[in-house]
Amino acid sequence: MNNDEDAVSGNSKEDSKEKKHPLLEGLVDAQALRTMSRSDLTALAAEIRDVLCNLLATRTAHFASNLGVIELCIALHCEFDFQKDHLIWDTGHQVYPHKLVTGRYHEFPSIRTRGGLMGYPNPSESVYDLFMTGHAGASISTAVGLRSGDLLTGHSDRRTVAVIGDGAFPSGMVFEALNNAGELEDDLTIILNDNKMSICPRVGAVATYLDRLRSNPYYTGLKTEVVRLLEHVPMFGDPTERLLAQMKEGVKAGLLGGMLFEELNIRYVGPIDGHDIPLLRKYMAMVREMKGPVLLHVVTEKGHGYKPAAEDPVFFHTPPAFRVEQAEDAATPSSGCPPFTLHARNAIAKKMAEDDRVTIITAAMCQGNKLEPIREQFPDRFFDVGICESHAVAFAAGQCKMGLRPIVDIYSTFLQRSYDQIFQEVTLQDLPVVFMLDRAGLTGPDGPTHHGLFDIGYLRVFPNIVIMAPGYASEVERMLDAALAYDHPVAIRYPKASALELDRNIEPVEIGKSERIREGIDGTIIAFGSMLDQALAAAEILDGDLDVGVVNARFAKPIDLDMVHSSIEAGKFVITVEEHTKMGGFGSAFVESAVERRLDTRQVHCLAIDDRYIDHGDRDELLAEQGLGAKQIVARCREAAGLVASYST
Ligand SMILES: Cc1ncc(C[n+]2csc(CCOP(=O)(O)OP(=O)(O)O)c2C)c(N)n1
Ligand SMILES: CC(=O)[C@@H](O)[C@H](O)COP(=O)(O)O
Ligand SMILES: [Mg+2]
Repeated sequence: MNNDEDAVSGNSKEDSKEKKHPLLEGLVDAQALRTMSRSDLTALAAEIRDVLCNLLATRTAHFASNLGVIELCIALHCEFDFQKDHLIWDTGHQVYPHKLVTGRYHEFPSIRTRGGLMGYPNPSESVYDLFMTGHAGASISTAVGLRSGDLLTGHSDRRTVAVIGDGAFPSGMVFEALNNAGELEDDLTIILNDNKMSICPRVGAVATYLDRLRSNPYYTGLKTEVVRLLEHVPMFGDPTERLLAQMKEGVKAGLLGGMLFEELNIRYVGPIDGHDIPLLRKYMAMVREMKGPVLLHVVTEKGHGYKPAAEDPVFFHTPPAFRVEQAEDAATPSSGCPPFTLHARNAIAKKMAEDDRVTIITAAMCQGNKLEPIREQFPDRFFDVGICESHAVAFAAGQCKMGLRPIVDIYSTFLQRSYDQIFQEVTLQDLPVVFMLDRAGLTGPDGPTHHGLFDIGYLRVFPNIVIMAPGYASEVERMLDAALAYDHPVAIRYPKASALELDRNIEPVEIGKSERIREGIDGTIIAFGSMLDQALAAAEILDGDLDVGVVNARFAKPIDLDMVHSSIEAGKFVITVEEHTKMGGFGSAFVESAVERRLDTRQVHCLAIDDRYIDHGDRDELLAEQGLGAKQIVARCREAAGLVASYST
């Protein structure tokens, strides 16, 4: 493939008269790939690249990872029949070519928009998608389970394939799965898609090991020799014999790597060029027939076929749409105010400069959390542990024991991977780990796997932890000050959104104390964190009609009991608002504490996210749909005040 911008077709007038993507347009499923000619498969790869580049003109989407797996995806669908066989793409962000060749070309322009295709595998879209995923590291476990299920239910003729990236590969779960697979010895194909990248350049000892495998002469200079050797090994002979022949020759020449896998009873084959369709097919046909678990190491280039993406795969992981290329970055919302993430990063940098006990830990989300300047400025206190959230939390606990003040900067949804470490290593020991919980709320186009809607609930149940949420920009730093001055675990949650700029006096944040922002005699809106802007906007809209007070709750745990008392005892309606699922959230904590103190909760209304998984879409759209936009809060206030008939639901 020509690694050049020219690889992406232009839009000439003559082209537009013809079908733009003739091969893709005709695909109802992936069956046709199995009989396509080599030249058609090459043309198909070019069509897929063109579709991906056109998509990027219109919206933010996962880009470089998808460009890098086009040939791999085509070869997989040529050599397996995934209407019958099982295919699991780890994480699932690189599934666009797979969607295109499995009959979703015509819907593809809707991807990542409300009601459109999901940006991840989705079983309700296609039989080719087995699990709805978005979190990294689970593919080999589910594949081992699928194979085991097939064997127990009489489907041993089915093949099972897991494709996993080198960034996801060091996850603890992967090694748990290999441990099990090596013992079970069931047939399983693991494709390791090694592009030397996570979102940022990958880190850790496994990455170094993969580097060693890639620099092996087997892959570099002498690869063709070995390929030639393989040509002489009959394709349909005994696979074990064939592998042994390959290994014998490899070992003789000192060429074979992968001993880590071999020692775990996983056959290792590769590394091979992941952009050469015929070569990929040849190896896939081989590993398909092998007995037991096999790992095929495939080397690809993230961003392949579009030069800017190949040169800067970090930016092109999820770049902003071309038409808004001037925007600061994908996480900067349209209001133009800087996002909470930026305020958090600046506050962290300040604390690290002031106090050399403060460390920062990320689980492969340096770019998303905007931590690059901190990585540069404090290399000794910056720890990217890879996609290993459980480890990140236990590691932080270890640092605490030695007198350090670690900050785990992590997306709310990914912290779910560390649940037991939060329990045992942090809260049970009552260690002062600070969790900066980014993306806590509706994250938008990533959808149900990425919305951070459960953290208050899953953290609140543990003794010792404090949970707070800033309602506006300047609170972020003050909350971090309070957290680091406190000798117990603390979580600070904030969404993927711009931070409201409020001109408030700079008083320190006191643990367990809320802040009244606006007085009002007809009722009170109590906003938790990010909902403060919607609450204030609602109060403004109601002005002249209803005089509504607004409280910035700040704490879900410990909740401000004086605030609970005073708001209820005012005898007017109280509406709690939060960007979190209703069950176990802030409103739930509010009502629990009111009931415990025998307060009358009949005029308390809790606005929160429904008890169901929320689809992908624009955040504002989703907030409105969930009754959390300013207009919907206004309607609930009118209804609570008896100005309009009550909602039927
Ligand atoms: C549990 C979990 N942690 C973090 C992430 C965020 N994340 C998504 S893709 C990615 C990088 C994955 O790298 P790799 O598997 O090598 O895929 P590539 O993008 O290189 O194709 C990360 C860190 C995630 N999806 N799930
Ligand atoms: C696949 C994945 O998990 C990440 O790429 C995620 O989509 C990043 O989300 P943000 O764009 O909010 O950083
Ligand atoms: Mg990778």
